Parts: sequence; C-alpha cells; structure tokens
Amino acid sequence: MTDTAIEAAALSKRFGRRGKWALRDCTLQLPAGRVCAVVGPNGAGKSTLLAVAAGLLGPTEGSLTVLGTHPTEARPRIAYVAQDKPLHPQLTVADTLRLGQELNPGRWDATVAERVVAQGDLAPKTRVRSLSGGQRTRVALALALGKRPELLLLDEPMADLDPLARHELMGTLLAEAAESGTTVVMSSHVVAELEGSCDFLLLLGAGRVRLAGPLEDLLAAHTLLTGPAGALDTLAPHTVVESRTTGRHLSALVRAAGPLDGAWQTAEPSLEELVLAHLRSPDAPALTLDPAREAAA
Ligand SMILES: Nc1ncnc2c1ncn2[C@@H]1O[C@H](COP(=O)(O)OP(=O)(O)OP(=O)(O)O)[C@@H](O)[C@H]1O
Repeated sequence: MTDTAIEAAALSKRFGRRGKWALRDCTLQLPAGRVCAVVGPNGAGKSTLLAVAAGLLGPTEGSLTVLGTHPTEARPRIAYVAQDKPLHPQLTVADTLRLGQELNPGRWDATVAERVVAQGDLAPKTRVRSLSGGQRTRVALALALGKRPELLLLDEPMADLDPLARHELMGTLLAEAAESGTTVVMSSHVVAELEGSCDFLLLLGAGRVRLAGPLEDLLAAHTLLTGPAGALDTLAPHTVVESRTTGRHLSALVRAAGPLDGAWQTAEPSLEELVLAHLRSPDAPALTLDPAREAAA
C-alpha cells in the first residue's frame, strides 16, 4: 500500500485539439487513508480530475498515477460513483447487489453492501426504477463500498439528496470507509457539510490547483482579520487573499508572513470562509502544503 492515493505531475487535459483546458498543469498528491474534498466553482475541472483518476479519460499532457500505478491498472482497487449513477432500472435492489458480486469476484463484501442498503430501509425486492434519487444514491454507494475499494472516487454523490438524507448517507459512507481504511476523494459544492468529514482539501479553479493540503494546516495558514479600514497598509507584508471594506471596517483573509499589527482582531477561518474567500478571489496566489502530515488521531 502506498502513502499517496493519487499523484499528478503537470497534468493537463483538454477536450478536442482546440478545446479549452479543463485541467492545466496540475501537480498534486492526495494522501492515502484520508477523506479528501475536491471543491471549486462550476467548470473548475473537478469531474475531469476524478474521471482521469478513474481511468475513464487519459491526460493530454503530464501524468497521473493512482495507488502507485496507472489508473487502468488500479481499476479493480477503485470504485467510482459518477454524478449520474448509472444503475439498471429494471433490476431489483437485490439483483443489483448480486450483479456487483458477479462483477467483483474475490473482492465483494456482501455484508457491507447489504448493510448500506438496509440502513436506508430499502426492500431488496424493490426495482431500481421505482427508487427516489436519494435511494438510488444509496444503492450506488452500496455497490461501490461492497467492492471494498482501496480508493473511492465520488463525484458530487449527494447532489440530489435532501439535507437529512445527505447527512445520514455521509455518516454511513464515512463509517464504512474508516472501518476499511478506504481513501475517499469526493467532489462537492456543499462546503459546509465537508467540515468535520474531510481532512484534506483540494481547491481547483479554472483547471488549476488553488489550494491543496491537510485541512487543519490550510486553515492554520490563514487568518481572518477585522479592524479599521485605515490599517489596510499594515497588511503589505502579508498575502491578502481577499479584503472587503464596509464603512470604516475592513475584513480580510490573509496568509500572514509574520506578526500582524495589533490593530487587527484575528480568528482562524472555517472551511467555508476559506473556500468562499478563494472563490471570490480567483487570482489569489495558490498554496500547496505538504500532504504527508499525519492524520489527527
Ligand atoms: N466531455 C467534454 N467535452 C468538452 N468539454 C468538456 C467535457 N467535459 C468537461 N468539459 C469542460 O471541461 C471543463 C471542466 O469541466 P468539469 O466537468 O471537469 O468541471 P467541474 O468542476 O466538475 O464542474 P461542475 O461543478 O459544474 O460539475 C469545463 O469547461 C467543461 O465545459
């Protein structure tokens, strides 16, 4: 087992010879055994990165390895749940899990798959076509987890779920992944819900890496400031990701390069504050931190 789940070196991807770059010069390492959140605005390249990692798309330039090898070679050890979750509508839930077993000989864990389905109160004889969006997501996750993957790639898996169902399924997913040591790489727009569940963050913007690192380290590297607008000049030595003035007050998110002037009130940002500030300031300098820090016990 390697320490790195996904490693990309100068990875670029574009669709068609004259197309726009969906990923551009991405160099990143996503650590194994963690829950990595991939966030960014629409069109940032999140789905493209996950599809390259799943071996469904090849890079245009650069390289990407998964679990220390080529993505297509790693495929039996990966489960990938795409946004549209293709399932056979005419099959029952039980048939779907049986198919999962047939397609994954030697790996399949029926107990895990059945437990995920049972936690959603899904009757095994129900046909997939009569399930709600949230119930289908649960079946897709049961299929993915039943494969006992070393790496689970999830592309906005919870997008069509109500908040309660999302919360429940996320709990199931994280518990199952933690028990088996599965690395989870999950793209999402619901940043507030990633707080407390992810421990590594990758923020993409316009196909490039904007932020990457252990979440705690990224949060600690930033400071949320509030103070008098006149003190803006004192921020010159620091990297200002975003600053906003309301009347005589200024609030800013900075990466401090040393001690901050005493005029400022300081706080560590939340994940949502960190991500929103970077989304509002697409030209802020990128930051990549060492992914090797031990996960908090
Ligand atoms: N099959 C494709 N053909 C052409 N262009 C594509 C294709 N798939 C993605 N793109 C383009 O690549 C860029 C990145 O798209 P991608 O779907 O990876 O972004 P995303 O971050 O997942 O967006 P969203 O949050 O909206 O799902 C976009 O400009 C998109 O239009």
